[in-house]
Amino acid sequence: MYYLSVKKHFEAAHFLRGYKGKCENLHGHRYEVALKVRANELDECGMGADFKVLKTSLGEVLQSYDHTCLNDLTPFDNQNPSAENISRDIYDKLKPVISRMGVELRGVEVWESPDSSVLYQPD
Ligand SMILES: Nc1nc2c(c(=O)[nH]1)N=C([C@H](O)[C@H](O)COP(=O)(O)OP(=O)(O)OP(=O)(O)O)CN2
Ligand SMILES: [Zn+2]
Repeated sequence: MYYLSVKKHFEAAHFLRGYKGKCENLHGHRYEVALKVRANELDECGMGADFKVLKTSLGEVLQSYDHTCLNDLTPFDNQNPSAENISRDIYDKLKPVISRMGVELRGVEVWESPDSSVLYQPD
């Protein structure tokens, strides 16, 4: 089994509704996002999946968040743009795209800062 990972980032503002503390105020993050993929076999180039193709797919999803206020976007107009909800939203959008490549999406990790992240990995 081969476990591949690629990382990209986006910049966005958000605020957490109902949060008691500074994060209830509008503020920004440089979000780092990693997608984790499992490949059972290698192609003729010795790759489970091309990093370049994986990064393009991740970038296409992250583009819709970049330089926005996340709270203005669906589904974050209805649920808080926490790292938990962001990682699940990215996972749900990427799942069918990654499946078509013949590999399995195993998880999405979102860092709000260098020391805080959430890994979304459905059972
Ligand atoms: N489980 C989660 N906890 C928190 C989230 C989250 O998405 N999931 N988000 C926040 C806020 O977005 C906040 O901006 C980050 O909080 P925090 O790490 O406390 O803030 P700093 O980066 O400024 O770190 P300091 O250690 O306070 O300097 C909060 N919690
Ligand atoms: Zn925040």
